[in-house]
Amino acid sequence: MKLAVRLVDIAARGVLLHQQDAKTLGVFPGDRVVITNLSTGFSIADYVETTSTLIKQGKLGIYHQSNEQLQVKDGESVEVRVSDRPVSLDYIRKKMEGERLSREEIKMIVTDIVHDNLSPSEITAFVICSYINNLDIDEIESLTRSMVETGDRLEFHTGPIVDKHSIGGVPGNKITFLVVPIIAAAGLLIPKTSSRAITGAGGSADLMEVLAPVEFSAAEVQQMTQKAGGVIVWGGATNIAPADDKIIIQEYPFKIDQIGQMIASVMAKKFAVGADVVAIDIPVGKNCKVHSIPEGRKLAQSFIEIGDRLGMRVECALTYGDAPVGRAIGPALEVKEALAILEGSESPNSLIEKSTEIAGIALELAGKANRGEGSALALDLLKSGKALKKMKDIIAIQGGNPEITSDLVKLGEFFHIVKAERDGYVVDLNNKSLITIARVAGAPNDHGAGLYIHAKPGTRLKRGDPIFTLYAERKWRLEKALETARTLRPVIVEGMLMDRVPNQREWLPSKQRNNGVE
Ligand SMILES: O=P(O)(O)OC[C@H]1O[C@H](OP(=O)(O)O)[C@H](O)[C@@H]1O
Ligand SMILES: O=c1cc[nH]c(=O)[nH]1
Repeated sequence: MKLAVRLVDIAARGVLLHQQDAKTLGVFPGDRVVITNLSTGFSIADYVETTSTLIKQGKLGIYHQSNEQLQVKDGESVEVRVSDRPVSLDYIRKKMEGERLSREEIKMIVTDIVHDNLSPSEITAFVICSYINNLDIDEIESLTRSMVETGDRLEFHTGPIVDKHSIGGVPGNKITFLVVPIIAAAGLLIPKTSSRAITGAGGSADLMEVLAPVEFSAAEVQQMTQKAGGVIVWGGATNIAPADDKIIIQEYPFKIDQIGQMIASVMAKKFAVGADVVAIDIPVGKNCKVHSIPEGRKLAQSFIEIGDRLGMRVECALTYGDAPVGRAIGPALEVKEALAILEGSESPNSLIEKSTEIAGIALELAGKANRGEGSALALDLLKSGKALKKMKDIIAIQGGNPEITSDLVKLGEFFHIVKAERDGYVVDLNNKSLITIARVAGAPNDHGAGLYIHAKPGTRLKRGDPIFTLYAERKWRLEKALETARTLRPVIVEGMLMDRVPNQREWLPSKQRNNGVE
């Protein structure tokens, strides 16, 4: 069937058919058609949406990303025919039924994800069935290798190449902003690619965007790393393991991070940048992705096993995850806190200690320090100001302003201080609730949104003392986040009296109730 093109300015893939034309072709929403540019002979396959109002009969709406490949003009004629459905849908279905997938089947799914042959809902189906039925270690290896093989790779001619990664899940985990410059200050190369937030209120890529651009090609990442010693870039823009971000986007709304996919996501990024040694941070806590030490050890063994199979030396650290790392949650707040430490601030200690421990493991793996001496070297590189200098080099090479200081980082202009309603101690912080509140306030997309915790567990508070300050870039978001905070009550302050249950019933003195008879 020949149809006239109408370009539709929607930044996605897909085509829009009038319902009558869809009926004539015999396709339903979600089916695929092959569209051929009659001038060039070039064809693409795309999935169909139908309408009875937006497109007239005889026309074909083509979305922006599809036309980036097809290159047709408004009004031009194209040939449209029914296409076969991708065979990878059968493999996704196989996983839904709890079966194991082979290397070839996983490669086909990943290839179709990378080439946009699967719709977002089909990728979601793959994520969810892997979440429910799990991936075994061979499937994880296949997924990791397929993610690497379908993208670009870096090849350094010096070594060792060092990398670190956190599995995330704990709010305020801005350690990348200390670990990367510390490693680079030790004279090592660390081409760090990060994802955006998955379950949290700010991934490292979101945070780095406060300081500098994060979208680069693989070749640029390699050149910048060679010059500055390190980078902190968004993996989703590099074509390094390009399937990764397409999968992560489908996880974000559900706040899930399927374990097998997570291992593949992390290890594919490490393998593709040519890492020789890798330190992995596994936060453990009741509201984290990993809830117990035994569970953390099991996950660590899987990371180590995949590292062995791919030729990378991996060590994992199980880290305290019951409370946020440091006090700041949300991109600008976290960057401000990390920069202050690079500039010489001695608090918050949780952030300094965690960062130097993880950097220490990497320095030991890379042979820069003896076993057990890495964290002291890392602390030295931090205190000497060498890590700050490296961070400035990294900001500059990525096109940011290296003169930025922690004082100059701009926070959301609307803020509200949440205060203690009673005297007592902070006995608990709920990580998940803190993340939800920061997201409602606008994080991670509004960089200035988030929250700053004044009182961490164990702090004694008097009525009226600040517990946390909530920041937003838009007033309505601040109000919505406050409402959420009132419902979720993310910080529990208790004294000896844990609660008082009021008697709501109407009260009369006993004399009146009994008609004057006592
Ligand atoms: O907490 P959530 O959002 O689930 O985890 C996502 C974050 O964790 C990792 O951190 P890094 O790259 O090691 O700094 C990811 O790359 C991402 O930035
Ligand atoms: O990079 C990351 C980090 C955590 N989980 C993932 O899936 N990828």
